[in-house]
Amino acid sequence: MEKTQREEKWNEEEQAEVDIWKYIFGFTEMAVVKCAIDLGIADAIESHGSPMTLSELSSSLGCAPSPLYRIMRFLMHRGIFKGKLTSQGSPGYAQTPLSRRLMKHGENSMAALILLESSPVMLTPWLSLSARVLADGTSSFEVAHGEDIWSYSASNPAHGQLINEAMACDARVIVPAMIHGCPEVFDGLSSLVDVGGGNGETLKVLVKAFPWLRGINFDQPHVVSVAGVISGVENVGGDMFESVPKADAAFLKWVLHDWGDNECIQILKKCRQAVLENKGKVIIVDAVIEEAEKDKLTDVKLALDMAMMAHTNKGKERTLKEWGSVIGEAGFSRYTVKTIHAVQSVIEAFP
Ligand SMILES: C[S@@+](CC[C@H](N)C(=O)[O-])C[C@H]1O[C@@H](n2cnc3c(N)ncnc32)[C@H](O)[C@@H]1O
Repeated sequence: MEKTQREEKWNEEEQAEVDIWKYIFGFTEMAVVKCAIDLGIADAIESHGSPMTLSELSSSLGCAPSPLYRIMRFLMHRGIFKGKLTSQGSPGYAQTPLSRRLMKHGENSMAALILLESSPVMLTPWLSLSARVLADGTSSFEVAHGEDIWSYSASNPAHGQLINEAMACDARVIVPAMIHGCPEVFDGLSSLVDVGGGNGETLKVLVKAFPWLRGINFDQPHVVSVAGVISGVENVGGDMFESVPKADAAFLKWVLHDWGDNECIQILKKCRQAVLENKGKVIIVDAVIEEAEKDKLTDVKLALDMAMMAHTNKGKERTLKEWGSVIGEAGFSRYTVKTIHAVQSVIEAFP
């Protein structure tokens, strides 16, 4: 072996020796971040309004300084919080854009999504992923909980609420990104049905931005029965596999990725029947996996695909070619794709 080849092999070995620990303790990041949300660390620093010392933070949270110090050391090392001197010149903890996303409320909060994904109900199916791969078609979620995620949520309202809150926090981030990045998608629309709209947060943001828009929040009856009242939005319960309320356009955010191709085609056909033949369209907000070029969100999209494998029966993230295929099979004549500042892209499918 040439010297450079030997060196390269040695460097790879050395790197592997370090990298393997990422996987041994891969869960730690999620667990510590969940701990920070449960304790309300970001909320406490935010309401303090300036950097907090360890003793200020521990007395505000009602916990002992020593374990909190270790949690904060970990989170600072990951760049989630940062060190900053207080006005008295003592070492303190300060917020970063990332830690603000751990606040329980606030416009960029992603806490509800972290609390959903780190819940025991969502974590258990991950542990039988290999069985899911070996017996393709056997859902990890069903093996863990005896029914699919939507039936489980119907019979366990607390889990249903975790899902609705998680989806709402994503909506509060991604819908403004859409309004900013491609407002023309809503041009000429006077009514919009949000299919699988959850607790109606998406339409709440949309009707506020476009007050002339009449929103129909369509979801399973047990979901809309607990959705709040939103001015300009009507809650309608039903089954998207049977029929979808009529509107100028239908909106599907993070719905189709929960389903296999045949189910997507059925849902899209129902949406196609619901919208106007000449000026109607179906707006799909879901990830598009790039086949050639990778972007900075490719890792997230591939992780989301794994989550679909763990949590749904046949759901998956799709490449543009795969999207084209289900949209075409559902009878749409053409579609366009818009990239926005988010994990999801915006696909418009025209009858
Ligand atoms: C992943 S959530 C997405 C929620 C929302 N679109 C969002 O992204 O904020 C999927 C939604 O599909 C709804 N859903 C599942 N099966 C449905 C059905 N057969 N008919 C209508 N909605 C359904 C669920 O209740 C859930 O609210």
